[in-house]
Amino acid sequence: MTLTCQQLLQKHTQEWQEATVHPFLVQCKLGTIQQNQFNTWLVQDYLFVVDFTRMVGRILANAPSQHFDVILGGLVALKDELNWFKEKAALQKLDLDTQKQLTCSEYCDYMNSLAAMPYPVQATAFWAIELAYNQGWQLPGVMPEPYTEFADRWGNPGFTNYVKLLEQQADQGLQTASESIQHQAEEAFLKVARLEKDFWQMAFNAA
Ligand SMILES: Cc1ncc(CN)c(N)n1
Repeated sequence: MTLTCQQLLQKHTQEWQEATVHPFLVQCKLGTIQQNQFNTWLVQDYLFVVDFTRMVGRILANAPSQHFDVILGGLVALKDELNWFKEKAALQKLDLDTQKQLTCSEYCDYMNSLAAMPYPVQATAFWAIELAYNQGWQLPGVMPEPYTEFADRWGNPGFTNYVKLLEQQADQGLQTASESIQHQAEEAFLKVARLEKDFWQMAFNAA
């Protein structure tokens, strides 16, 4: 039987809920998140996005050419996102030339390790990583300033549409994948869910 992204979400609702609903996001919505918590997230997420961009570049190298359009669009958006992070950090006088915290390092190491995995596994992880932020920032609803633009960056309808296209590409890859590769894709989904949960907690712990 063929595995799909929707099946993964249905089978692992608890893990996915923990990846996308966290006190960090609830407190952004309430406006009660502490500056130190938010700034920790900002710097560590910039460091994450640097390695995420490298991962997407490697996925492009493995993808069938029919998938280039969506992935190249994602890379263009990441160029903008990296510059946006730098602007936000400069406004808060945050040093981006900082060490990764352990959780951020673990997540980046995992993204690097995906290089050795088959394309359907990479495409599933790519979709899950983007969906986690799309849903995570969207679920609490409209956020107050200064968090509005952060929630909007990953929660906006254009980003939702991009994530749907990533889902279609991952499903296409999974359609012809062996059972063993489908199993690896499921493991990748669960790993992303756990790392997302830990990433929110890492920033939250900075209180
Ligand atoms: C931890 C994390 N996960 C996902 C995303 C969305 N690219 C992000 N910026 N940071």
